[in-house]
Amino acid sequence: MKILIVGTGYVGTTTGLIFCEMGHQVTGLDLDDHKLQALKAGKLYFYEPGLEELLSRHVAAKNIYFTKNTKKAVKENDIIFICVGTPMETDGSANLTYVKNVAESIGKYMNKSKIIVTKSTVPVGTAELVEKWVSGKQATPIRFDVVSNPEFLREGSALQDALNPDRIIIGTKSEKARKIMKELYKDFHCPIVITNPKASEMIKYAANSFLAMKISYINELARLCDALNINVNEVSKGIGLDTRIGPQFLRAGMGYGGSCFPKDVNALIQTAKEQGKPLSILESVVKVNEKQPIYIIEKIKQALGGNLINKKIAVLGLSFKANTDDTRESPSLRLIDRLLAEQAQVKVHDPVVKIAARPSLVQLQSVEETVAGAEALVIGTDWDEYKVLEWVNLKPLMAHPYIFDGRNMLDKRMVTNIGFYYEGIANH
Ligand SMILES: NC(=O)c1ccc[n+]([C@@H]2O[C@H](COP(=O)([O-])OP(=O)(O)OC[C@H]3O[C@@H](n4cnc5c(N)ncnc54)[C@H](O)[C@@H]3O)[C@@H](O)[C@H]2O)c1
Ligand SMILES: O=c1ccn([C@@H]2O[C@H](COP(=O)(O)OP(=O)(O)O[C@H]3O[C@H](CO)[C@@H](O)[C@H](O)[C@H]3O)[C@@H](O)[C@H]2O)c(=O)[nH]1
Repeated sequence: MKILIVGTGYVGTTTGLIFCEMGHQVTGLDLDDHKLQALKAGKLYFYEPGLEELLSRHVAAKNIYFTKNTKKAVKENDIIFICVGTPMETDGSANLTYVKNVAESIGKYMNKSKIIVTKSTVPVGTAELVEKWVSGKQATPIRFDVVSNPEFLREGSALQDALNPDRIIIGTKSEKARKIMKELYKDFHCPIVITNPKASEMIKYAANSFLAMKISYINELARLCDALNINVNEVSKGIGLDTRIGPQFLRAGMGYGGSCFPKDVNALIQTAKEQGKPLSILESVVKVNEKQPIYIIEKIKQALGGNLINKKIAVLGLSFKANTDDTRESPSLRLIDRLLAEQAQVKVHDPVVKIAARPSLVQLQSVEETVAGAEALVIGTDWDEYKVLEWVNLKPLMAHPYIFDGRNMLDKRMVTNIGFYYEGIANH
């Protein structure tokens, strides 16, 4: 099948390459010249393990080509996947401008029947809007079918997630589209849930919100565990072994970040408000999450005598989680903003992310330079390489051997044996 992917970001690029692997011919459409230039050369412009190898292979084999020619791309392809961003508005709702632009272009340039699939995360009712936007731009009516097919991949493991999904959700009212979508996904060994577009759209938000809820639950519980001198990791393990609860997304830390959970939880809250059915549980999930990076700041302040004025703090990790260069809604960046607001002098390190220097903020190449002279060190992102640092060599470089582990990732016994003062999130 000839597939068009509109929006070659994290989701679009991964999805396109997965379809190449399944033997389809793929076109990647984007409007960003810088991204297109890299992709055409078989180079990934973002950090995602394993993906570049696939990209260079399929570009070389001409299984995928990239373009910014919307008209030609729409005309030439039968199935169109919308993978553009749906960022958060100031009121928390999802901004559908990019989806609308794409839908209108499809309507304008459509020359024959198409299947239009929304992979972007969009609020309940968007499939109906897409239908309206497409038909509103058609010069003469041409049949098309709309499908909601949300994506569940995670950054950092996008390839593995997209190749081995837990399930595939297909929401459509069209029998023809249903058949084509099932054919498209025939080589995937997972349950395929066929439903209507609204339920499909809700499944995506409900899944992300549920996972965010698990994280806020364990983070708030961690604060109580701290007060009671209990190791929250043991609690996570103990409850996670109950198959009704499950072990995943129970790692206490600095709160959830990224381009999805914060915006998607807020968008669902907004949908619920519009319906007059507020989701008070999710409103609490957001509140707990907002406080979590500040929680560790309070610990640092306490250890350093009550304030952070001119205190030298080293922060290891900038991305919202390990194995990605994405810093959208990164808890580590929120922590850094707060440290700067409290007038600390901050030095930072990250294996892949580069940020611009600001007054009192400098990024260093090595961990050694970053921690030199620091009065406290904070683990902001759970990069594996921080786990295996030679802590014994880092300690003499620091002014105070204080570690604040925002990700509960270090072996507490090991670092305290070396002589560090260690505090995690209820990591007793
Ligand atoms: N990032 C993830 O892990 C993830 C996972 C599942 C779902 N999602 C959802 O998927 C969607 C895309 O997310 P992303 O992280 O890949 O976004 P992204 O910002 O990385 O990529 C979106 C791309 O769309 C392009 N674009 C915008 N308007 C366009 C147009 N009119 N024509 C062609 N290209 C256009 C942009 O230039 C950009 O390259 C969002 O709705 C997101 O919530 C993201
Ligand atoms: O036990 C945990 C698990 C995760 N996190 C944090 O939660 C955030 C999100 O992590 P993760 O879900 O691994 O990353 P994303 O790439 O944002 O993926 C989520 O968002 C995507 C976009 O919608 C979905 O497709 C995925 O299924 C969903 O997991 C990160 O800040 C993590 O550090 C924790 O604090 N504790």
